[in-house]
Amino acid sequence: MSKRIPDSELIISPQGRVYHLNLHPDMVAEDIIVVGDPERVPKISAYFDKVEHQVNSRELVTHTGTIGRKRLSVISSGMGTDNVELLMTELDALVNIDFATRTPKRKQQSLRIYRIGTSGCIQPDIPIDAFLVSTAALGLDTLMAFYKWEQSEQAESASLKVQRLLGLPFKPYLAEGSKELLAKFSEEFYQGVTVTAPGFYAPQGRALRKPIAFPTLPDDIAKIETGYGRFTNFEMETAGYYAMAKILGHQMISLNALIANRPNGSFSANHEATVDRLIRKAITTIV
Ligand SMILES: O=P(O)(O)O[C@H]1O[C@H](CO)[C@@H](O)[C@H]1O
Ligand SMILES: O=c1cc[nH]c(=O)[nH]1
Repeated sequence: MSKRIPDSELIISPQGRVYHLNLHPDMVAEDIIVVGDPERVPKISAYFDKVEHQVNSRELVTHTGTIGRKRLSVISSGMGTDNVELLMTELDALVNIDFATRTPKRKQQSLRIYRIGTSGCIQPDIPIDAFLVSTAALGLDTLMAFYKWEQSEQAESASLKVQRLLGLPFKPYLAEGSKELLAKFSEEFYQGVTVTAPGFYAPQGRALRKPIAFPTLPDDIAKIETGYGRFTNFEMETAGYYAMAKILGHQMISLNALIANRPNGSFSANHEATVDRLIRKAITTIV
């Protein structure tokens, strides 16, 4: 018998809901769309035939419902991999821990999780408003240093190469998306390795008023070859999702609407329309 997880480590409300998501195990589907922006959640559930549950908890907004016979949840994380860590851990707890005994279930469930998010492209030849599916992601944040997690030899050598060529004072991490889910998103999507940054400005090489440590970061990283394919875009969650999904045994894929092109200095004329197109494309593929 596994040890009971203490009340302080897995926090469950008297109503049987997990702490941050404020969800009960019955409230999540096996197919889950994750987004950064809480206001994107109702825009996605507007395409559902029926919405069963709507829960707001800080930036974590969840709508669960159905399209035809397919049950789907859409959940917002807010920005950054720190939010991704608690979202993925609590989602996993909802399906893989028995809340009554506070012990892991004998049979583990694997969720299918799809990120729909915006992103800035670092390759000049990829057009603005294009879609890109992340084959893998490089994390410039420290999240994975807190897990006992071994990268593959290839990922380790790619991380070390990026660290050396950019002169970073820390080693990034690299994790791949689900090959099974990637195969579903081949049409209409560019493919590339996504760079996940712990911020929108300096960590993505943007300088407004003050000098930054890596001002040529987008160009420098766009030129690095690691054997995983070229680095194509910056955003703030994918590497955390991919690494957490790998550790917890879930399938994960990240779909990006490329609303900025950094080398060209351009920004989408209608980013909301691009995101809506990506939502419709993703839903059609998932359902
Ligand atoms: O459009 P979302 O999903 O929020 O994703 C991207 O946009 C935010 C930054 O503007 C970050 O969260 C980044 O990952
Ligand atoms: O450039 C961009 C655009 C969207 N999201 C990001 O994190 N970076």
